[in-house]
Amino acid sequence: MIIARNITKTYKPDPREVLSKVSLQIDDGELVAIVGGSGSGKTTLLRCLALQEPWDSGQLIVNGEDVGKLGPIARRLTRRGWVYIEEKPQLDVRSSALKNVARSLLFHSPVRALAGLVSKNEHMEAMDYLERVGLLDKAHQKVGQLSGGEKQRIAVAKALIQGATMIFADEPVSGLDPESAHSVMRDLKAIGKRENITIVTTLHKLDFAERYATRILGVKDGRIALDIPARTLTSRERELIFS
Ligand SMILES: Nc1ncnc2c1ncn2[C@@H]1O[C@H](COP(=O)(O)OP(=O)(O)OP(=O)(O)O)[C@@H](O)[C@H]1O
Repeated sequence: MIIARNITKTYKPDPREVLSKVSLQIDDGELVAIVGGSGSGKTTLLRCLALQEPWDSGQLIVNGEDVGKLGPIARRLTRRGWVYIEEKPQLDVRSSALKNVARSLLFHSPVRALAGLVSKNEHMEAMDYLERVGLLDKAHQKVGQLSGGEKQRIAVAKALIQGATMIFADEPVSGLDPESAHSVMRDLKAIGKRENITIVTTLHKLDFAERYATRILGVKDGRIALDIPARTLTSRERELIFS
C-alpha cells in the first residue's frame, strides 16, 4: 500500500509547484489510472510515487514505512519488486524478444548479462513469460522489428520475469493504434489480476481509464481534482480535470 500525504514538488530553479499537496492512497491489487491534461503533472506524480524522483515536502508511506526517513539501502529494499516502464521501453532493439526477456533474469549477474550468457533453462523460462503476454510467436524476432504494442508487452514480460509486485507505467499506450492500445491495456489488466500485481499508469485517454482501471486519479495543475472508482465520468467530473 502506498500513501502520499501533501506531496509537493518543484523543478528548481523554477519556483512553480508541479505537484501541490497531493494526498492519495493506492491499495494492493488496484489498477490506478492517473489522467489529466498535458503538463498537469501526471508523469511527475508517477515518478514520485515510484521513488524515481525526489519531492520537496510531504510524506510517502509504503507498507507502513515513511520513505523520506529511510536511507538509500532501505529505500532500495522498499522498491524491491517495483518496475517502472517508460513511455518508450528501453529494450535492446538488435536482439530477439526472447533474449531481451531472458536477460532480465541476469540482473544480479551483470557480467553474464553483458556477455549475453543465458542458460537453456533461462531461455525456457523466458519463453514461458513471452507466452503469458501473447508473444510466443515473436520470440525469435528482433525487437527493432516489432510494433510499439509488442514492445510494451516485452517490457511487461521483463517485469513479470523479475517477479514484479508493482508496475508503474508511463503512458503505455501513447502512439499505439487503437487496436494495439486496447490489447496492451487488456493484457495489463488481466496480468495484474492474475499475478496480483498493483499497477499505476498515466493515461492520456480518459476512455481507456474508464474502461480498464479500477480507480481514476484526475490531476489538474498539480493537484488531485478527482479520486474515484473507475467508471464513465460525468461531464461535470470531466470538467474538474480538463477544463
Ligand atoms: N525534468 C524537468 N525539469 C523541469 N520541468 C519539468 C521536468 N519534468 C517536467 N517538468 C514540467 O513539469 C510540468 C508537469 O510535467 P509532467 O511531465 O509531469 O506532466 P504530464 O501531465 O505528464 O504531461 P504530458 O501529458 O504532456 O506528458 C510541466 O510543466 C513540465 O514542463
